[in-house]
Amino acid sequence: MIKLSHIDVVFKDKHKQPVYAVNDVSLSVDKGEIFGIVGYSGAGKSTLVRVINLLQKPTHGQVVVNGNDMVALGERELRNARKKIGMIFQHFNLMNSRTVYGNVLYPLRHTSLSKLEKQQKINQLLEFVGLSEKRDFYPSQLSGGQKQRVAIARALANDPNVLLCDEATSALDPKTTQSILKLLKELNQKLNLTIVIITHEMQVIKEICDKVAVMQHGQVIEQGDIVSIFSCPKQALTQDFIRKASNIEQAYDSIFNHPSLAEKLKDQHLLELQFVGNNHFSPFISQLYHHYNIETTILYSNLEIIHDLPVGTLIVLLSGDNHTLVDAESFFNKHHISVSRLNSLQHENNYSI
Ligand SMILES: Nc1ncnc2c1ncn2[C@@H]1O[C@H](COP(=O)(O)OP(=O)(O)OP(=O)(O)O)[C@@H](O)[C@H]1O
Repeated sequence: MIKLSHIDVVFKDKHKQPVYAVNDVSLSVDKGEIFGIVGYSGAGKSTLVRVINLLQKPTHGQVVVNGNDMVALGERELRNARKKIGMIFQHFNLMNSRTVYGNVLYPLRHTSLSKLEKQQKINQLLEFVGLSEKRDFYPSQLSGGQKQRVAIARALANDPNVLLCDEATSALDPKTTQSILKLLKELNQKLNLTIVIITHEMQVIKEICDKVAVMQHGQVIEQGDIVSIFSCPKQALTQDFIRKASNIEQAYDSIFNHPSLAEKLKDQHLLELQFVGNNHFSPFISQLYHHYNIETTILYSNLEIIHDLPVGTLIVLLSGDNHTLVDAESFFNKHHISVSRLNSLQHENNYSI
C-alpha cells in the first residue's frame, strides 16, 4: 500500500551545510494497517510523513503509494494520486471564513458531483464524525476536538484510502485525544482506511497502532508490530518512550528514594518482571511461596492490554538468599516471565533508562 525505500530528505542550513532531516528510511505499510511513527521533536517525522503524499519531495529514494511511483508522476497524475491520500494536522488547518459545511465542501469543488450529491456526501461525512448539528458553525465556534473532526471529514471528502495524521492529537486534552483516536479506529475498521500517525506520544501508538517505527536523527532505529515492540523494545530510546507511557518512572523514583529500601535489600531481592499473554493468570506468586517458600512483596504493577494481549510489568521484592533468587529466576523463566535484577542499580543510583 505504502512503500518507502531508502528515503533521504536533505535540507541546507544557514551555512549551506546539508541537514539530513530523513536519512535512508525504508518502511512499508500494508492495506488497512494503522502505522505509527514516534520520535522526539526534530527526529524527522513530519518531513517523512510529507514525503508520502509528496508535499515534500525526497532528495533520494522511492515512494510508492497505491501502486504509484509518486516521484515519477506528472503534475496531473500526482494531483489525482493525492486525492486518495487524506491528511490532518496538529492545528487543524481549517478555513476560518467558511462554515463547517463550507470546509468539507472545499475539496469537492472541482469534482463532477452534482450539488445534491455534494450535499449528501457532506451530510454523510458530518454524521460520521458526529458533527451534523454544527454544520453552520464557524471554526472559531468549535472546540479543538470538534475542529479536528471537521478536518477529518474534509480529509475524507474524496474517499481516500490512506489518511496521514501529523500530530493530530497533540493539541488536544487526554479525553478529546481518546475520542479522536476512537474515531480514527472506526474509520480504519469501517472504511478499511490505511492510517499513518506521527506522534511524540507512545500512549497514542499504544492506543490504536498495529505497527510502529521509532525515529531518531532522521533514521528509523527500530520498527515492528506493537506487541513485540512493547514487550521487548531493543533500543534505549524505544524503552524510554514506553516507560514514559506508563508511570513506572515515578514508581522507580519512589521505590529508590524510600528510606527503608537499603535495609530491605540486605536480605531481599528487587526485581522487575515482565510478561506477555494470558497464561500468566496462573497464581505464580502463591506458587513461588508453596514450592520455594519465597515471599513476594509487590511494589508496583502495571497491566496494559495491547491488541487484546495483556503486557504486564511488576516490581517486586523477594525474600531469601542468592540460592533462592536463582530458584525464583528459573521458576519465572519456566513461566516465560522475564526478570531483571535491580539491587545493584540501587548502589549505582542510576536506575533511569
Ligand atoms: N525546510 C527546512 N529547512 C531546513 N531544515 C529543515 C526544514 N524542515 C525541517 N528541517 C529540519 O529537519 C529536521 C527534522 O524536522 P521535522 O520537522 O521533520 O522533525 P519532527 O520529528 O517532525 O519534529 P517536530 O515534532 O518538532 O515537528 C529538523 O532538524 C529540522 O530543523
